[in-house]
Amino acid sequence: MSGLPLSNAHRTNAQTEATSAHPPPSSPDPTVQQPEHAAQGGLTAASAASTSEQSHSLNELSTLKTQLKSALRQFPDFPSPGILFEDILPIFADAKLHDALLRALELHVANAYEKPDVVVGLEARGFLFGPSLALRLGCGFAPVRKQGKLPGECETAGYQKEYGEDFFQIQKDAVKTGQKVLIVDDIIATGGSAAAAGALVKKLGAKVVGYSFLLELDFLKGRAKLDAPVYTLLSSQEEKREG
Ligand SMILES: O=P(O)(O)OC[C@H]1O[C@H](OP(=O)(O)OP(=O)(O)O)[C@H](O)[C@@H]1O
Ligand SMILES: Nc1ncnc2[nH]cnc12
Repeated sequence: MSGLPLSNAHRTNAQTEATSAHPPPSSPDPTVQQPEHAAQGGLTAASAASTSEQSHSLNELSTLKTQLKSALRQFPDFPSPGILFEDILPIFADAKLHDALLRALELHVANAYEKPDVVVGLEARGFLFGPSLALRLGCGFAPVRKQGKLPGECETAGYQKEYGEDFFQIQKDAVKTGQKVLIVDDIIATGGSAAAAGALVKKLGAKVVGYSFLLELDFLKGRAKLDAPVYTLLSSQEEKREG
């Protein structure tokens, strides 16, 4: 499935301010670039077509988000007591949902960020869709892995996450000085993992143009640790109840 309006995509001067992904339901989603207002000086045929294309993208994005949200499963007290674990794997068990995830991320990236040169995905769940997203965006992919998994010279950063602490590594030649990098992962909780990945990318002289996540546990305020625009497809964590 495709049809992304790539001609509108990947402006070089996209928004650079951190975005709030959680508007009241009636507000436009501030994480998505809104179409310019038609009343401002009138529309040319080309810009009218582009505005209509963008509105279509926004509607499509909203439908995709609803489908994805309903697929998530929760496991209380995993991997440790007090943690409500969000299981994203059912999305990948269903080809339509898997495609919906990639499409939703692709639509957002195309509308909101500078076109990245490299997508950096975080081990392990960031590997489930990072490479496919990179392919759709026409850019490279590089992994950030847990310590001891990558050969050759690496940069290392320690971090804390919602249920423990760890070390991340990136190979020194994974991204080049001046390259634009989009960091992707399944979930942002405390933001520790994503912030460590951002620090590694910056150590290599590259620029983080944004962070994209499938789900944000917004009560943990992880995005406050990140200093580039943040986009999450889904947010919050209310426990799903049976019946
Ligand atoms: O925002 P934070 O508090 O840092 O938590 C988010 C991170 O925690 C999970 O990874 P985990 O280390 O459990 O690894 P996995 O993907 O290998 O399961 C998740 O995939 C994120 O990477
Ligand atoms: N509550 C949670 N569920 C799944 N993955 C996580 N990573 C950090 N917190 C998590």
